[in-house]
Amino acid sequence: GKFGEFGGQYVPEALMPAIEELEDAYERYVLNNEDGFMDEFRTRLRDFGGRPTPLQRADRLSERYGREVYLKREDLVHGGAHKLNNALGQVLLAKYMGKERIIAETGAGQHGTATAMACAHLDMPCEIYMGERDINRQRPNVFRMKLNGSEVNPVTVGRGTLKEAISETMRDWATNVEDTHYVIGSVVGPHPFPSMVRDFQSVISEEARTQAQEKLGRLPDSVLACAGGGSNTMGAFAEFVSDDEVGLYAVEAGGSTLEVDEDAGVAPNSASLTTGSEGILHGARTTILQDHDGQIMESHSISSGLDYAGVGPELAHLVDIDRVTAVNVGDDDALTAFHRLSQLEGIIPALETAHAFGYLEAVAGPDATDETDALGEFVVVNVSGRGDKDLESAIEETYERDIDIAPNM
Ligand SMILES: C[C@@H](c1c[nH]c2ccccc12)[C@H](N)C(=O)O
Repeated sequence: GKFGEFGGQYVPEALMPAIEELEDAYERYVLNNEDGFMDEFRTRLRDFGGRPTPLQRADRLSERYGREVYLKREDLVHGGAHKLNNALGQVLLAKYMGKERIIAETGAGQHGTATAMACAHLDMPCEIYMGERDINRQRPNVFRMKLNGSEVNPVTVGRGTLKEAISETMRDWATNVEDTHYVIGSVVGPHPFPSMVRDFQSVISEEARTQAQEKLGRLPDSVLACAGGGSNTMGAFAEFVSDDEVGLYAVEAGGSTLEVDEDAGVAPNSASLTTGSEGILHGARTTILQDHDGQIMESHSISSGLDYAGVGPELAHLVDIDRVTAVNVGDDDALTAFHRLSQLEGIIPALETAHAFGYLEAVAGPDATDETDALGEFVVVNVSGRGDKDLESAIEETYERDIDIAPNM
């Protein structure tokens, strides 16, 4: 369960029985397809989730950037984001394990929503832990979770955000592991969570790799994906990691600035791969935004889905060995990219997703600021989610900042 010096199982003794039971189930059902688990997972991903998603040529972006730009449309997965790939896999696994109750954490509400949908689909009771502060700023997603029949447990400890929600959910899991499975929301946490979530999300790059060869007769020169916890990132990269000729770019949230004042306790970004340092978070050794006393700093991003002070240990490892290039895009450029994709391609991306398009513009756009144009002739961008959930906040932010917008807005 190690990725170089990253990963591992840094958990309290009380959690080890749950971890060991899950490790056994992961190996039997996910790695060895015992009882046809992976066959049922793929069938339900197709019939309920709507897979495979298209690898679509972005004609106007291809013209703008003078190269072949293709979009992997995870925004078309049921629920509007790649999140269902992982939630469906883990809830189905819980059924195969004989569990009767599902718990999960959420911050932005996307993972909570995907888990609630999967639980309704598979007839499993579900409780979502969500920070009080996040409940207040993500009301549509709270409504969706309840509509799908899930309970939402407010988390009031600490800052009442994602970090505390994860810790509270792990505490519940340690107490109720007999009948409960914890559906974690990204490639984070103690082994086997990062590997298992990556395996469920790897359907993204599995499809994209085949589709690239069908459409262009070759592998892409580069794959771009935004990176919060890293689940869509690892899903988009997994099947390309062994193809050395394919460049892999993880685009983090640069927030308002990359300058981190360690005494402030609050980082103005969520670029842990770029400005973080090695530490332990939520049971794994990875790179995190921490102050000089090792206290986890509060992160910031205009997009709540990228707003996390850590990152998956496998992604930290791939950056450490230079297999993945960690880059970042600030709030303003992400918001501009949100408008640009909407206007040029008729696709309103999630604010998280917009960060990947902000990087493409920075490197290949007319006023390219980033001179290292190593993206090559054939670029794939992972459209990790759609932007309906962000409309209100994105438009509000647009008017507050000096952002170029559509002529008719
Ligand atoms: C990205 C996703 C998420 C859910 N759980 C996470 C754990 C670690 C990092 C990210 C997440 C998001 N914040 C959400 O709440 O849905």
